[in-house]
Amino acid sequence: MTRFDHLFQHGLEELAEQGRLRTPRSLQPGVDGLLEKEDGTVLVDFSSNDYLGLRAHPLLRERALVWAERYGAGSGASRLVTGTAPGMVALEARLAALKGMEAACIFSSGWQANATLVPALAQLSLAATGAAPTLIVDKFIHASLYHGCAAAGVRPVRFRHNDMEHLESLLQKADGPGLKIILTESVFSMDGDRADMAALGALARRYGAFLCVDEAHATGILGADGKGLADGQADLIIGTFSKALGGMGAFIASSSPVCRWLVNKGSGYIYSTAPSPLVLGAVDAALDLLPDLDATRDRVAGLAERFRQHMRQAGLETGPSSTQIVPVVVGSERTALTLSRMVEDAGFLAIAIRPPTVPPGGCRLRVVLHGNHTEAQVDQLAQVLKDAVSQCAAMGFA
Ligand SMILES: Cc1ncc(COP(=O)(O)O)c(C=O)c1O
Repeated sequence: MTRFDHLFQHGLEELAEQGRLRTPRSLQPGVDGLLEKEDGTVLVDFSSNDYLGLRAHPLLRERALVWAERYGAGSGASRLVTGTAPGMVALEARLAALKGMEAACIFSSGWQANATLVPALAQLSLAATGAAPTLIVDKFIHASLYHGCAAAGVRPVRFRHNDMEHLESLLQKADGPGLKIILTESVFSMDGDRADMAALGALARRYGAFLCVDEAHATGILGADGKGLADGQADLIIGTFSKALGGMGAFIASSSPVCRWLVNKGSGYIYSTAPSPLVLGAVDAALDLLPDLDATRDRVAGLAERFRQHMRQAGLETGPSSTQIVPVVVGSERTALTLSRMVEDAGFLAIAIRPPTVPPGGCRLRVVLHGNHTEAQVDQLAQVLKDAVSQCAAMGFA
């Protein structure tokens, strides 16, 4: 107990009143992507980002143990002290090759990579031009990139989501001496839609802007061999191990000078212990598997389209989704939470996503398709959801 608990209690009560209180709960991962609740009930996971079902793959588990045997369970220090094992250097070269870049640096999480990247780029702008950069960002970029902007002390200029005309008009107006930097994603995590990479690349080249693309939700699952969508267009790519690659951590791939700058100026690289060899071993195994997973990637795409069709036929809103992430947008917190609970009662985990993760009024069930789902499971979820929506409508929910 602290002397300040009443203040925290009050804040929590306010969140609960708004339907925005969040509480982690224990779920035991089982076979084929199933999850077991504490009461023993089993749920089909339609929420995690384990798109290829790799997190429990035997090869990843085995390689994790091999790397732990070889390098230890922890890294012992920051990369620049004693945290850079030979396997990690080789892994960085493999990641750079995956993204068609010269070099890569590994971070402990995607959040950390993004929060580190933006201040490091801002320092480069200051060093090179004497002025802060103009950060031009898609309105829907991940919270960690916004955090990076705040840590850099630069207020970003936002373009309307995926609106290339708006981006161009902002690039035209950006006439300060600092670097122009575009921050966006190739696949957006809450809508499952894609950016127009060719258009972004062309604009970045035309206006001399440095294009950074977060490929957290494309790496491993989209593009040839799972290399993502930013191929050849971006100056810098962020990829995560935490989604399709079944592990945790992240990397930034770019040219050698850019990566060397991050090694020297990236706060989350310099002042944080290097990621665990265990996890990096698993990632190394995932990279071995990626080229042979075309059939799984096609299956996931097919299942996602099947689910979207079900939703469209029922008149439900899936927005611009064209990937393995399919939002079912329902509006209010109350509706999203009720639907999620009803779906869970029928054996499916489809978590309600609420503000601030999505804009007010845009609450949704974020349905995520995986390689280990069956068509029957997708059809069942769709039916359960349609029935639940009808029941909510009958109860007069907005
Ligand atoms: C687009 C995007 N970037 C970065 C991250 C953060 O990655 P991590 O979970 O590895 O911290 C996420 C995670 O949800 C994300 O959706």
